[in-house]
Amino acid sequence: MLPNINFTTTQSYKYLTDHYIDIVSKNLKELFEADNQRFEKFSLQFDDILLDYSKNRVDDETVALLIQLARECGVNKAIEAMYSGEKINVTEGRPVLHIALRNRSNTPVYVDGKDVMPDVNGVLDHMKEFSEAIINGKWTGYTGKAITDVVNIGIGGSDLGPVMVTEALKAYKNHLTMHFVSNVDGTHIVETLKEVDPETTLFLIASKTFTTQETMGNAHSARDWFIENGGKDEDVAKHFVALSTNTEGVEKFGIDTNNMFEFWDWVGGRYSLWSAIGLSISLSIGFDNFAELLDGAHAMDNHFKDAPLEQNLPAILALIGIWHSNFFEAETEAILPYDQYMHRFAAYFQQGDMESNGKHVDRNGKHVDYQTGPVIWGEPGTNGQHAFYQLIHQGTKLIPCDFIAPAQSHNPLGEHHNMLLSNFFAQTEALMNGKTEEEVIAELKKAGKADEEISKIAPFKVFEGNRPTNSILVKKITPRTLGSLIAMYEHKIFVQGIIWNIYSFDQWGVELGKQLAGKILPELKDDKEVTSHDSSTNGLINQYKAWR
Ligand SMILES: O=P(O)(O)OC[C@H]1O[C@@H](O)[C@H](O)[C@@H](O)[C@@H]1O
Repeated sequence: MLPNINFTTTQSYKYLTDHYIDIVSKNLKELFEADNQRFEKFSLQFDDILLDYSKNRVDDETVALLIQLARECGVNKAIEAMYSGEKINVTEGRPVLHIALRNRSNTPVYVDGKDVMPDVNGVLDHMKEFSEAIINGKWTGYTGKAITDVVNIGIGGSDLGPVMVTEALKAYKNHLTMHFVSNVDGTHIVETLKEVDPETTLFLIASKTFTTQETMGNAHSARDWFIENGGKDEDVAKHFVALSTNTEGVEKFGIDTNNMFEFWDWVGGRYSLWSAIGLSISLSIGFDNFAELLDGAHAMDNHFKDAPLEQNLPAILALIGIWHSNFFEAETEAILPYDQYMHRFAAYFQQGDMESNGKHVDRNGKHVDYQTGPVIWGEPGTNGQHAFYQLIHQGTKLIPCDFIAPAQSHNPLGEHHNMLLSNFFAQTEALMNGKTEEEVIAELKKAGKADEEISKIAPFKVFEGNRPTNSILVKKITPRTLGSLIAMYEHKIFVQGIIWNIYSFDQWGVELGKQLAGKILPELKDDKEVTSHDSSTNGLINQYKAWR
């Protein structure tokens, strides 16, 4: 059973409310001046990941109270409940066991009394064997040619994870060309099919449910294209495989279940890159690297389960986030990777975080009276600096940011990495220290500006500073480190969901739109005027019909 505690009624929350009044008037600069041990105190290292959370408005007392909050909310019990296979995804009646997919130590993990590890390992063996056959060219297409291109057709969790990881680990890529089709917009599949040859293309139909409209639509169009361009029905088996939990659906589509890579309903879609859904990753970088990714995640899983909360990276990240959301009333969080390969990392955690914790009903079915999941967004540095950092530095909103960077580049070209990292270090320093009016005036004087001009321009050049950041410096973006990083964020989201007393593993909020689209689709088939909706929806549909 998950604990069921309204965190705003705990003792620690009350203390934190008082403590907030004290800390809100403090400046980060002063906090650093007052304590030269801040970095040592408020940073943690796990393997090749260094988390520095000292540039947040926290002191010893804040951290102690936040830890107490986590304890009072039963975070440790909740971790135990997840790891022991309890059905903590209550509204869907399922356990939450993505940790089993990367349980490299193979200790038994039970679902309804049955150890799931033999099945997990069986699918991993199948993925290994299949990936190797495709990569070394032993698996051939219907004309006997080796596969050159892989098209993953999936959406949401069946797309974002594979895209993010294959991009982040591009330095480990082999000769296969990867394509990802997600959008139901015909443009996506049409443009992709222009780039590939039916004789040498493998389609992965990735869908947990095998019912998702977008994926099924794209999969059918891909199969039609394959048949129209020379393939025969009996050739489909060589070019189409399924990654799914739904055997019946896969059979119905016409994919041989021997070419199905299975996973299970205890894997949430947005936590599924570790499952058969990761086949595109294993094809793109080889199974051994995929296994390294799993190893890294497993190492983080063990850390999360065993490390005391004070030294627990996911727990600390979660608590800092709660401090910002529920006390400073910050509404968003930016994820800013200073690594071009990581350019889809923020997009990936938009689903990971927002679909998990974007909930306004608590575990008692009651409307919460506090903020839950933040809006997650971000772009790689330094691009973001030249776009939206203006608002982070001088806007009216508080935007806590996670800055992520590798110490070693996969492409050490001249001074590029030093230039990149100088920006990574400079931004968090600038956000913390800001620039005072006196500093601005002194600078302008030095530049020889007249007093009148100085007094006019100075206010616009002032930076308040005191803006919170976490810095996550890793040695290098390897499969192992990336696995640990992703797992760190997954568990952060878990801890926050526990403290907010919400269910993080369902996603009912995506259903209504699907339901309504299902009703509207038949109305679009003819040219009759539509009157069944409100005047706005009717007006838009009828104009669409007039223009199409
Ligand atoms: O893998 P499936 O079943 O096609 O689902 C894809 C996505 O479908 C969305 O509707 C869900 O909100 C996501 O969680 C999910 O990842």
